[in-house]
Amino acid sequence: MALLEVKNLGISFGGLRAVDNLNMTIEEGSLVGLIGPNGAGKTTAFNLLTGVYQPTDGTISLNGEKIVGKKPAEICQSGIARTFQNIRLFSKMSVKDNVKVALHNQITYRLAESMLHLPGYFKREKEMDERAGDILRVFDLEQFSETLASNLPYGKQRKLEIARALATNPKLLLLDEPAAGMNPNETAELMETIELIRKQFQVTILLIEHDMKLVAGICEYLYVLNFGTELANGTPEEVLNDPRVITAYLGE
Ligand SMILES: Nc1ncnc2c1ncn2[C@@H]1O[C@H](COP(=O)(O)OP(=O)(O)OP(=O)(O)O)[C@@H](O)[C@H]1O
Repeated sequence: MALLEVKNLGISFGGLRAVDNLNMTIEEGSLVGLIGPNGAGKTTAFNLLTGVYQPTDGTISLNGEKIVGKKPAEICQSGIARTFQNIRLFSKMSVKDNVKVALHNQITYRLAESMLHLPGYFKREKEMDERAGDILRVFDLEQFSETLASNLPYGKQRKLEIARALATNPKLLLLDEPAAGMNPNETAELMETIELIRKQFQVTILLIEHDMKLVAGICEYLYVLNFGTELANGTPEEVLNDPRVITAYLGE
């Protein structure tokens, strides 16, 4: 069984068919790209997968469980985490606290325990501190633990966003244009980070990206959207040499 199965997925905004008849099968452990010209419906597809929008038609299954109709927080609990095209960090919180907020979502405190600061509370806080440290170490951000998120350089803020998404312990990680606004060095570093986290966290990754060097460099399989519909899918080599795909991009 595939980790994610999307069938005939569609959504209309008034008269606009932003996503139409999208089908995707994502195997566990894979690293897949979702590409296409501006306005093709990629971010809308992510919003459908994460419950931000409810589809007009179609089904989405995660590990065989239907997730259409669930709220974003429930879908996150089911195992899908995401990052956004525009960075959304808690800018006035430290790097470590940004990760701990996500970890808190995973742990249910007993109310009395946390309000009265009983021993169990401190034990769990300590565990979370350690876990946040572990995650930051993987991203080479540990030395910035106490830095305010807004004071991090741009490339590191992007990394922190991914770190925070991973702290929710997802099965599927959705990255919306992770290399946007990065310089070539930062992009190269990001590619290494993505490959590393896939191994270390055993997470399946679906990413939206316009940087074809990144897409061709790390994705194993690609889906191409154009005007909301699927234009092509296949290996990067197949897809990026497909005349229909080249024409769609040239038409931008
Ligand atoms: N909430 C909404 N209401 C109305 N139209 C919307 C809404 N969200 C997206 N759209 C429209 O749906 C289409 C697809 O947009 P979407 O942002 O998904 O494209 P995209 O492929 O992510 O583009 P880009 O690469 O530029 O980020 C666009 O025409 C957009 O204007």
